[in-house]
Amino acid sequence: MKTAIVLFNLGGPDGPDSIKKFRVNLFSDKAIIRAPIFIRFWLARLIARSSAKAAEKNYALMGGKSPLLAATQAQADALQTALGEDTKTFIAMRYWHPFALETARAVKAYDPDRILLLPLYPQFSTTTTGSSLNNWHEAAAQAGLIKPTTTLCCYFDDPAYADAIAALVDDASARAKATLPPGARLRLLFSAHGLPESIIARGDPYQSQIEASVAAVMSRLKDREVEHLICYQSRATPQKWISPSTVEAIEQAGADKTAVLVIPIAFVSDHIETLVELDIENRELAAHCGVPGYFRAPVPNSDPAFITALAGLARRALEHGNGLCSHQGGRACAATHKNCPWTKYAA
Ligand SMILES: C=CC1=C(C)c2cc3[nH]c(cc4nc(cc5[nH]c(cc1n2)c(C)c5CCC(=O)O)C(CCC(=O)O)=C4C)c(C)c3C=C
Ligand SMILES: [Fe+2]
Ligand SMILES: [Fe+2]
Repeated sequence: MKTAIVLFNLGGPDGPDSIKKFRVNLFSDKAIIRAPIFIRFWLARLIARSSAKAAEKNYALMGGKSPLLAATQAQADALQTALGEDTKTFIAMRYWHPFALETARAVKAYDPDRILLLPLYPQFSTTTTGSSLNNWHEAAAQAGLIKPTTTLCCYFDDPAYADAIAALVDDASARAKATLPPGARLRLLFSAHGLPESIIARGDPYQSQIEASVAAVMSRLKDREVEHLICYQSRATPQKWISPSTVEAIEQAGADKTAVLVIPIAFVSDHIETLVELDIENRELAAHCGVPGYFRAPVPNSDPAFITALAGLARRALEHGNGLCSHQGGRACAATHKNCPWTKYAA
């Protein structure tokens, strides 16, 4: 049976000329800026313009483009190899190429017997997974792609996913401790992408799924008693965002004279928010605040344990339609998933 697996991520500019267009696409999304269309049209351009210089400078530090598509392609290739011959993986990005419509046409040409939609966001948010899935369904309809489809909406506390992250954190902790003086304090900062408080207030399950991911990872670490904190990075609009921010957590670590290991918990691939914000800007901030040691755990990228976790999720979703948490034909998952976000937002 021929299976198409569509991997979703946010996308990023592929050169200096596309930075502005990519960011206008992002801020024009009604899942990101919740204003009527005619206000959103102007607001998107205003916000994109107001932060354009900083964004251009940050992309320049990565050679003028985002590495996200290359990292996602490597994940797609590794997953295809793990799942075997009858499976072909595809990538659909939300705000830059390959857009959902391009991908839906490619999937149609492949003519699979079934499709699995697999977001590269372990935690569900209306701003990421919800937006990508709604966008996919519109694109599939436009491309005339009608095939049995299963959706994996989130896997924030999947045991194999949590095992993979815990192993990366254990390794990074050991490396950090090896460079610190004996007895020095180390605090784990689980840094997730932030969201405006108003989006959480409207019922977005992202923050509670982040907390569940962190609990699942903590329960698997070699040192379960280590100090840890959840914080939120990458504030991108003037509204009030969920807190504490990663910047505040670093400042606090400076005041407490505690070294930090920053763990990007909502990202599965490297991109501007890990390579520039965490590795350059926040490292400089930590030095400035007198943090006695600043370390960053890797994101999974194509880590074999992470790819094995994705392959297991994909197999279970396709076989039973009730992995954690998957949906067949748009039906809600089995009773295994309380408060399933799919029924509320993405149906
Ligand atoms: C209101 C603005 C934003 C929300 C809400 C948001 C949520 C969100 N984003 C990610 C993951 C990624 N974000 C990326 C880039 C990016 N995100 C925003 C804004 C919001 N994100 C902006 C303006 C940008 C562009 C970068 C910049 O201009 O500074 C990326 C890709 C980055 C790249 O390499 O190009 C990812 C991935 C998550 C997980 C999330 C909410 C849960
Ligand atoms: Fe973002
Ligand atoms: Fe569900």
